[in-house]
Amino acid sequence: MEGKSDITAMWIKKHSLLYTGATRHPFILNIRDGSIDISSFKRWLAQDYIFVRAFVPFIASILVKAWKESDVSSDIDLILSGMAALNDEIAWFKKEALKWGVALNSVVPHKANVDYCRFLESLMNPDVEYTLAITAFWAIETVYQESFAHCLEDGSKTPEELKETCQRWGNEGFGQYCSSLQNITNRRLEKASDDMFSKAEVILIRVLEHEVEFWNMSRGTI
Ligand SMILES: Cc1ncc(CN)c(N)n1
Repeated sequence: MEGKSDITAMWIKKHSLLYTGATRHPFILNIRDGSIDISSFKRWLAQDYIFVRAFVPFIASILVKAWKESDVSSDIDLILSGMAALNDEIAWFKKEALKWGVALNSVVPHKANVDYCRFLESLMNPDVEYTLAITAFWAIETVYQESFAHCLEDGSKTPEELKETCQRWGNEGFGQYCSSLQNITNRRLEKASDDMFSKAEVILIRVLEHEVEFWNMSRGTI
């Protein structure tokens, strides 16, 4: 529920054009309307596998930051559950790649992916505060949740063979996990200094921009 302390919801409204660009990208709309080009889907699959592998140390770095900086112990439990889910996710990518005939070991990372992974790496630095890293974490997961959930809504014509992919991030449990990440982010932002607050907003914008570029790359438009 949106309240005075729901800073993230306020930012989503403020940056709604960019947020919609990231969560209602043509790549997603084409899955939803059934017109997706399977070569785009395979490109996404291969590139996202590389991204997800880089996401593991990113989450590990947030776990360390939470351990050092958070005064709420349940933060660790949630981040750890995200880490465990990534273990399943990596196994799923391997299985899915086999199904689609995508050779994961010979994938060359695209520039958009390299740039996004570098951005993750910059946030892994021990000097980057927990509040900033968790803002990025929440935004990264939420873009996928909102995007893939849209492909499962009533009226969608998502091809049968892509429904499992959409379920992976579009399911209700993943939605609740994103809400929990959002609650942590809001809690941290409520107490943040003006400087930290501004930095966190910039991080949200950067995540949304990287996500748009990632979809563009998957579609083959860049
Ligand atoms: C690019 C991207 N963004 C987000 C996610 C969701 N973990 C992902 N797998 N890939």
